[in-house]
Formats: sequence, C-alpha cells, structure tokens
Amino acid sequence: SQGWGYAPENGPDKWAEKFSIADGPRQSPIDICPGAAQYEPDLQPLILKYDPGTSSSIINSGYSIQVDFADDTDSSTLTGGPISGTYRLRQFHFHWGASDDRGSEHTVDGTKFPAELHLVHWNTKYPRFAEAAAQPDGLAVVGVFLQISDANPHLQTVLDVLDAVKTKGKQTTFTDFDPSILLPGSLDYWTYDGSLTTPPLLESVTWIVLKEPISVSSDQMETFRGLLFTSEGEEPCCMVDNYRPQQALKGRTVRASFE
Ligand SMILES: COCCCN1C=C(N)c2cc(S(N)(=O)=O)sc2S1(=O)=O
Ligand SMILES: [Zn+2]
Repeated sequence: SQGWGYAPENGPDKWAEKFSIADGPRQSPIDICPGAAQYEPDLQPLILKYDPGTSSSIINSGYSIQVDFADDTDSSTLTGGPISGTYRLRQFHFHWGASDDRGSEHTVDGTKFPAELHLVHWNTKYPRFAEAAAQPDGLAVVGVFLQISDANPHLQTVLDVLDAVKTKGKQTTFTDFDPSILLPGSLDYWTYDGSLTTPPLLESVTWIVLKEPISVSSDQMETFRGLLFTSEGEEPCCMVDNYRPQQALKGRTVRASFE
C-alpha cells in the first residue's frame, strides 16, 4: 500500500516521510482550550449562504465520505467571520472513530467527540480551488462536532445513501441537499490558522470550529462505520478512525467569537 491512509503502516505517524510539512508550524488539528482562547469582540458573525442546487454528488474518497458541490459560481459561500472576501463551498466530509469515545480531529480541553464534520471553502480571490489550496489564505474549513444524542434526521439524509458508496471510488448523484441543515443553532466559533488534516497537509486553512455540536445517535454512528476504506474486490477494511491526532500549537493563538 504505497498511498497514505490511517493504518499503522501508512497512517498519521508516517505522513512526514512523504509530506515533510507534517512537522510544519501551522498543522491541524489541535486541542482547543477555551480558557486560553482570546475573545475578540470585533470578530464578525459567520455568514453561510448555501444553495441546495449546487450539491452534485457523494463519493467514497477512500479516506472519508464526501459530498461535492458545483463551485463555478458564488451560489454557496462563506463570508464574514474571521475571513475577508468570499469563499466558495467545495465539499463537506466527516471524520469518525471505531467507537463513540473518539473520532473527532479537533478536541476541546482534551474531549474527543465521536465525529467531526468539515465544510471546505476556497477563496475566490484565486482563479480555482487547486490554486487556492496552495495559498496561506486559500481555504476556510468550518468544523462541526457531532455528539451522541437523539438521531439527527438531517444527517440521516446523507446516511441513507451510504449503501451506494460503500467502497473506495464509488459515487452517486446527491442533489438538492442544503448543508446548512447540518449546522447547530449557534454559529459561535473558535478560529486559528492551520492546515489540511490529511495529506498534502497544506498550510492554507483558516479553521473555524463551531462551539455547539450537532446530534448523532449511536446507531447513526454505526452507519458511518459500515463504509470501507477499500475498493470493491479488495480485502475489506472498515472505514473507521479516519482522524489525525492533535498537532502542536507552536505559538499560535486561538481566537473566540464569543465570551
Ligand atoms: C489540491 O488539493 C489539495 C487536497 C484537496 N482536498 C483533499 C483533502 N483530503 C482534504 C482534507 C481536508 S480537511 N480534513 O483538512 O478538512 S480539506 C481537503 S481538500 O482540500 O478538499
Ligand atoms: Zn476533514
């Protein structure tokens, strides 16, 4: 297995061998310590405007389950918050654990959540996503924690199609989906300068992690765990624990939009 993954032979502890930025100054995820976060009263509210008409497909990327959006117009955007300008929604995906005691990438005072949703946006000051992904202000990812509670009917819409994308590389049409239904009631957030949490680990992400989790039931978590890292016909390997451990803060400040 020459590609990166989450197994002992190709997982997070091995990524630095091919991606030296893994030991860089602004790596993600991190442990968020609310007590040490700097409340900034002039941090603007997040403005997320999503058009369900831009959702296009859902794919098993071999690392996660990902819903892709048409990003050729400003139909689904992120503005406000800690960023300036307009960022377009490109995709969202999840990270989760083999059991409910772990799975999130960011943690809060060491608390791990069973899963974390990432909504990936790119800065329209650059011509295309690929260019933006290589710039220090190129990407903005909104992170949302999932916590075990009642079943989440909005999440269920995504879970209901996972049977069609069980193995790596499978994809299916996924239209008319409004990702804002996956957001919690409050858009209070922590923000810091970081990176992609998977190779190529590019240090181009303004992280915006929401304080309020959304709900997920244990049964719904089991549906995520029914996915496979492997392609059809390969020895099946359950898609679980697809999260990177916390990285060193290296002097960075985490700012809070709330007191
Ligand atoms: C030029 O392409 C660079 C890689 C493209 N991406 C691939 C990921 N695995 C990925 C992970 C992301 S995460 N976990 O940091 O949100 S965002 C993201 S992504 O930006 O959509
Ligand atoms: Zn992610």
